[in-house]
Amino acid sequence: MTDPISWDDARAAVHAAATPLPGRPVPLPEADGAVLATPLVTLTALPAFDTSSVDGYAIAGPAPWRLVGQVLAGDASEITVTSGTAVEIATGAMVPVGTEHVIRLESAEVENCSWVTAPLPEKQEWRPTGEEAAAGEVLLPPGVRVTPGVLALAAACGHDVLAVRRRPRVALVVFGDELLDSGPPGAGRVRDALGPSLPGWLRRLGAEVISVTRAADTLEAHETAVRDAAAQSDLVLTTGGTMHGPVDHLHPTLATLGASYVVDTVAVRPGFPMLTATLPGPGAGWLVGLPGNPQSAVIGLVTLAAPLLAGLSGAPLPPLASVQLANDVPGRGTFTHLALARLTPDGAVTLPHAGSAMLRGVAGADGFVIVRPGTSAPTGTRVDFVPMPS
Ligand SMILES: Nc1nc2c(c(=O)[nH]1)N[C@H]1C(S)=C(S)[C@@H](COP(=O)(O)OP(=O)(O)OC[C@H]3O[C@@H](n4cnc5c(N)ncnc54)[C@H](O)[C@@H]3O)O[C@H]1N2
Ligand code: MOO
Repeated sequence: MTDPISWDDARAAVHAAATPLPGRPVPLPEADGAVLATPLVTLTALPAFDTSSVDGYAIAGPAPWRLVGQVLAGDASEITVTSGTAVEIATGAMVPVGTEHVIRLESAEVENCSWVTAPLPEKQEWRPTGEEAAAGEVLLPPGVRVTPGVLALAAACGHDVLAVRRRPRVALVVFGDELLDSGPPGAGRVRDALGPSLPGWLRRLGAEVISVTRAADTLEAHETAVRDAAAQSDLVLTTGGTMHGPVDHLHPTLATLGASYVVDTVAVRPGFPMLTATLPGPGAGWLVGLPGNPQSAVIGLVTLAAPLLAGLSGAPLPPLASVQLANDVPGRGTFTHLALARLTPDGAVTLPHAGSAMLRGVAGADGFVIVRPGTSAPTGTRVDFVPMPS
C-alpha cells in the first residue's frame, strides 16, 4: 500500500487536477443547481428606470396640486409633472419627468377628485435608476452555483438564458457479491446501502447520475464494468474493493486499464482506502473509488467526489464551515478524524453509532467535525466542519 496523503491535501489535489467541463447557455429554469460558466452581468441598470416605491401622487411645486393624470406599473407614459400638478402613481410605476416628490396615498387629501394636498415627505419615495446596480456591472463571478436567488437576480436584470457548466455525468458501479437488492439481510448477505443512496448525494453535489450498475467480484467483471461506465461518463464512482483482500479487484483493474492515481489512500479515519485516478483515453475520464463500509463511503464522497465535482464544474474547492463543539472529540493519531455530528443550538454534537459499517449516525448527521492529526478537540473549541451534501 502507498503512504496515505493528508485529508486536506487530498481534497485540494483532486480539485486542482480537474479541468472544468464546457459551458453552454440554458434557459433560466434549467440552470438551477448548475455552476455559472461566465460572470453574471446585468443587461440594464437596476432598477432600469426611476420607480415609485409607493402608491400615491407624483407632484411638483407648492400645494395644492391639480390632478392631471395617472401612471400605472408597466405604463411607458410620457406624462410630465409641472409645478402645481399631481399625477396619481402606482407602486412600481415609472416616476414621471418633472416629479419633485412622491406622496403616499395615506398622507394625501384629495378634494373633488381633482385637488391634492399633503405635507411634503421626509424621504424620497422612489428607487432611482441604478440604485442597486449600474448597467454592465458584474453581479456574480463565474464558479457560483445557481440557486433560486441567482435565478431571480438573472431574470430581474434581463437574462433569458445563463451560461452554465455541463453537469458532470456520473456512472455508479457497486462491487460486492454479498450485496442484496431487496429483502432483509442475513445468512452472510447484506443489503446494498450505497446503490440506493449515493445518487441522491451526487445530485446534491450537482452531478447527473447516468447509471447505477453492479459488477460481480471478478477482475474481468470489474474491468468491463469500469470500461463501460467510463465510456459514457465524466466520473466513474465505485464502491467497495478498495483494499487488498481476496476479492478486492479495484487496484488490479486500474493497473490493467492504465489509470494514473491522483490520490491513493488518505490519512483519514474512517475511510482511509479511498482513491481517485484518471483513466486513459479520449476525454481523460475520472474514477473515484469509495471504500465499501457505508460510512467510509460517505466520507470518501465528501473528501474526494465533492471537490472533484466542484473542479469539473468550475466551482471553487467546497469551503469548510467552522463549528463549536458541544462535547469532547478524540483525535486519531497521525490521521484526521471525521466524526459524524449534528448541529444544535448548543454547538456540534457528535453522534453515537459512528462505526464505519454503521448508518444510524449517517442518517441523522448534518456533517462531520474535523479533528486534525496530532490533536484532540475538547468541548467548547472551534473545529472545521464538512457538511453533508445538501
Ligand atoms: N486487513 C485489513 N482489512 C481491512 C482493513 C485493513 O486496514 N486491513 N480496513 C478495513 C476498512 S477500514 C475498510 S473501510 C474496508 C474497505 O474495504 P473495501 O473498500 O475493499 O470494501 P469491501 O471489502 O468490499 O467491503 C467492506 C465492508 O463493507 C460492506 N459493503 C460493501 N459495499 C457495500 C454496500 N454497497 N452496501 C452496504 N455494505 C457494503 C461489505 O459487505 C463489507 O462488510 O476494509 C476493511 N478491511
Ligand atoms: O477506514 Mo474504514 O474506511 O474505517 O471503515
